[in-house]
Amino acid sequence: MYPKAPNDDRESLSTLLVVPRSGRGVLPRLEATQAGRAGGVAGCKSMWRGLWTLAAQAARGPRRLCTRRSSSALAPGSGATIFALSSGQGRCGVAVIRTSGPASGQALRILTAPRDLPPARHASLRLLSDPRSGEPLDRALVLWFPGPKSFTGEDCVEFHVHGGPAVVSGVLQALGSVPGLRPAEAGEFTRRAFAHGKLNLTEVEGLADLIHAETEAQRRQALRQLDGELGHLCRGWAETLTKALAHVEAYIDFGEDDNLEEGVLEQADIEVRALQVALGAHLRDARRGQRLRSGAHVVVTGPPNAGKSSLVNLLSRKPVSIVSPEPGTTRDVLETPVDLAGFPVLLSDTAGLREGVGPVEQEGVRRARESCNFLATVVASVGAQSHSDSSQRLLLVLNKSDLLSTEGPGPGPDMPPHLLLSCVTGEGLDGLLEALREELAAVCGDPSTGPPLLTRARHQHHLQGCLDALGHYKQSKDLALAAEALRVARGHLTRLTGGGGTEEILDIIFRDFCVGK
Ligand SMILES: Nc1nc2c(ncn2[C@@H]2O[C@H](COP(=O)(O)OP(=O)(O)OP(=O)(O)O)[C@@H](O)[C@H]2O)c(=O)[nH]1
Repeated sequence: MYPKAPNDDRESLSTLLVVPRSGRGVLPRLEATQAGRAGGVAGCKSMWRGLWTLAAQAARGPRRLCTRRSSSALAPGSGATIFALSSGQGRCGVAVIRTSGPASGQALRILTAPRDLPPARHASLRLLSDPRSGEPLDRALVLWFPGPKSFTGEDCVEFHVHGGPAVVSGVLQALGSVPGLRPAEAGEFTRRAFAHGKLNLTEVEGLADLIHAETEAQRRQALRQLDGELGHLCRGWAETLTKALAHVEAYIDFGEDDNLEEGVLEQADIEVRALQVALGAHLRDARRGQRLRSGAHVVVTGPPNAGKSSLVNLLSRKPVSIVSPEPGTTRDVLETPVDLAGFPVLLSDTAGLREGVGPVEQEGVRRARESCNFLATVVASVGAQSHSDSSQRLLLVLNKSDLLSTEGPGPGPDMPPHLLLSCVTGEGLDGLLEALREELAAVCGDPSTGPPLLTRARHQHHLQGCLDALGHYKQSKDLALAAEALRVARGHLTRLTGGGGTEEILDIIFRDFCVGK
């Protein structure tokens, strides 16, 4: 599994092994039939086209409209107007305090009395005072966002105040004294935005990821999801399914009628087949999006004294591990989170892989090997079918290249592909970083290009559910069962973007947010 250590005649090079690891149908059959019969045109082509359009419109649903999804999508006590500090805690130049809800305008008037509401979406300089004592609190910029054209879809106000703790707490207390206002709970602003149709669920997840993004690649991926790429894709697929369902429903209702357009079932089959291919391609992304969210794992392993700890310190730009000329210094797996070329990485230093040592070091070596085995398994799942060496993402690094000229010859021709490095002079570090970047991009995916990645197990679950249902559709001999399979498939896509029946997961998702977002 591991490349051999250099031969004796090339002893001056140390060997390091760097391992990156890494609802029911919208087209109501009964209504369709009734609509046709009521018009007295059952089976005619024009009526069929009308139904088809109806179904497509119904499936498309409202987009970016201030449409309440369901009361349970909102947190308890959601009728209240909420307020919170939306910028970070602590002393800062400017702090942003937000309100959302029907009493927002009233709160703004009370704190800036006796002024009227400022023009919508324009920054205005106002003196804020405590309504109870009339004491001035700050001279602040205020922004008035009447709903539905606001982040939450409700009336909102933003107070851009000076970021001193006394100012912030004074304004928060003043808002708390306004009737109908209460402090917001974690994620409540975003939850209201979701409930009012301002964001779909994948966009909410993208927003949460953006707030938590620590590296460039994570930020890019989150921004794409917040921009709605995945949601858009799912809506397109759901529309395809609605069309296919409309074809099958029409055949069930009017199949005996000579006037029905020919080949409707064949058309549905073609659409389903194309969708199966598209879904399959997305599901084969080897969880790259999820790995980018949670971070890849890079393990540095190799013989004792090779310079593993030196490399870990170099990559993490801090003294994580003890470096010493004595072999066997590192006796356990030491882990540190780092940003490697824009990718979030958990970097592990391991005990040197040597035999015939004491029990403590042996345990360290055992853990190092265990890490590597685990990595190999993860990496093997990235498109590779076997666990052979060639399927593993390994970078062979020969360290101490600065000693080459003085202490020995360079690597021989039988040495596998490798990189030369000197942790002392830094020579070869750029090449290693570039190689790591390529390996990590292969493991985590490149968020700047290609189709949007699936960033959560939930996405994977629903796409797989959709694909399974399409498989049932293909196998169904009975048309009614085939139609039901299409509805199930579409239900998965709907739930992925936050439609029907997702209330149970809302709490989990919104828990990721901080108060004020
Ligand atoms: N000349 C030279 N010495 C190096 C280089 N990298 C590390 N060393 C030295 O090699 C010795 C071992 O370095 P470590 O980083 O502790 O090696 P390790 O692989 O973590 O060692 P173990 O913990 O024993 O497994 C130290 O004296 C380092 O200063 C290098 O690139 N060039």
